[in-house]
Order: sequence, then C-alpha cells, then structure tokens
Amino acid sequence: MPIAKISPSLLSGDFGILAAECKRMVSHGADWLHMVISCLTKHLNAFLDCHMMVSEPEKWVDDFKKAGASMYCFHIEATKDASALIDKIHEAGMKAGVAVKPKTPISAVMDLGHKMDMCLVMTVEPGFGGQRFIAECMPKVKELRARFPNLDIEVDGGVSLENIDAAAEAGANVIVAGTSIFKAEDITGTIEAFRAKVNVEQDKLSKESIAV
Ligand SMILES: O=C(CO)[C@H](O)[C@H](O)COP(=O)(O)O
Repeated sequence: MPIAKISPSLLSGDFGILAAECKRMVSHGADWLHMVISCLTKHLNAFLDCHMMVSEPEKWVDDFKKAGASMYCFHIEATKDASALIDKIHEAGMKAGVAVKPKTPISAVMDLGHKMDMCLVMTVEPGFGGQRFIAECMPKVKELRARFPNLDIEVDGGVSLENIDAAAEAGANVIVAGTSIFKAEDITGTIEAFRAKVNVEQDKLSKESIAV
C-alpha cells in the first residue's frame, strides 16, 4: 500500500518533500494517521506535504497538525468555504495547499492565489498511482504561473521523464512522482533530472519577470 511519495521540490531543501497520500490513511482512522505521520516526523527531518483526498477536509486539520504535518492540501471541490479553511490551516500553524482536479477550471482557485501557499494541479483523476499524465492540464499551470510568479505550483499524477519538460515549462515547481520514481532503475538520477529541469525553467521565469 503506497502511502508516501518523494517529491523533489524547490520548497524542500536536500531531502525532498514527503507527500503523504492521505486518502488511504484517513480510511484507516485517526490512530493509523497519527502512527504513520508521527513516525515519519520522528525519523525524518522532512517537509510533510499532506494531500487530503477526502470529503469534509475541515475535520482533519487539528489531527494532522498534532501528527506533525507541515502542509495541509485540500481539494477545492470538497469544501464550501476554501478561504475560511485556509485561515483554519494557517491558525493551526501549517501551510495551506489547494488541489484542483483535472476537470475543474483554474478559475476556481484564482481568488485564493494570494492566500494559499501552494496550488496542486492534479494531472490525473485522484485515486491511484500509475495513471497517464493529462497534458491538457498544463494550460492551467501556465495561467496560474503567469498570474502568481511566486506561488508554489505542484503537479501530481503520471509525472515522468517523458513529461517533466512540459510541467516545468508550464511553471510547476513542486513535483510529485510515484511510479516514475519507484520503478526507476536510477531513483536518485531521476529525482535529480526532475529537480534540474524545474530549476532551469524557474530561473528562466524569474529572469523574464525581472526583465518586464
Ligand atoms: O495521488 C495520486 C493519485 O491520486 C498518485 O499518488 C499520483 O498519481 C502519483 O502517482 P504516479 O506518479 O504513479 O501517478
């Protein structure tokens, strides 16, 4: 049962982020959650980016904070008041991420651009690893990056060496990868290739914004 993915990211320093996939954990109850996240924080000094693929994301904020989560990323489709939920997450002392499913227009989160710490643009339907990267989501990343040059933008789902160029060129700077990392012959080399591509594109974007 995969519960954590390594995400090479600009946010992350040398270790990468551990993006906990919280749908399965939540289904096992709060004790299981505390066990897994507390255990990770005990043994790893990593930024814990928790992607909450759950309904009623408001319910889990305090439990995740207690367990040691660094970022609480909820789905825009799962809440009626995203702005209030971001406030609640910040008050609890975590960073707030907002995830958008492939069919949800990016306009759904544009008003939150100055408030959220990260936007996760899903590149597969949430559910399971090993799906095909949906390249049609890249214009959403591009639009978000054009409007918010300093926002962390994450992509998650089917990301691999074949499509990292498209994601990085669109402006994504936080990469979640499961299959392409864990099935790679050279895991370190694959993470380094992701990181290098993201860094090159982020440098280009920051030079462009200075020039404007
Ligand atoms: O969150 C997920 C789907 O909901 C997966 O974990 C995500 O798609 C990453 O896995 P892979 O890189 O194998 O696609």
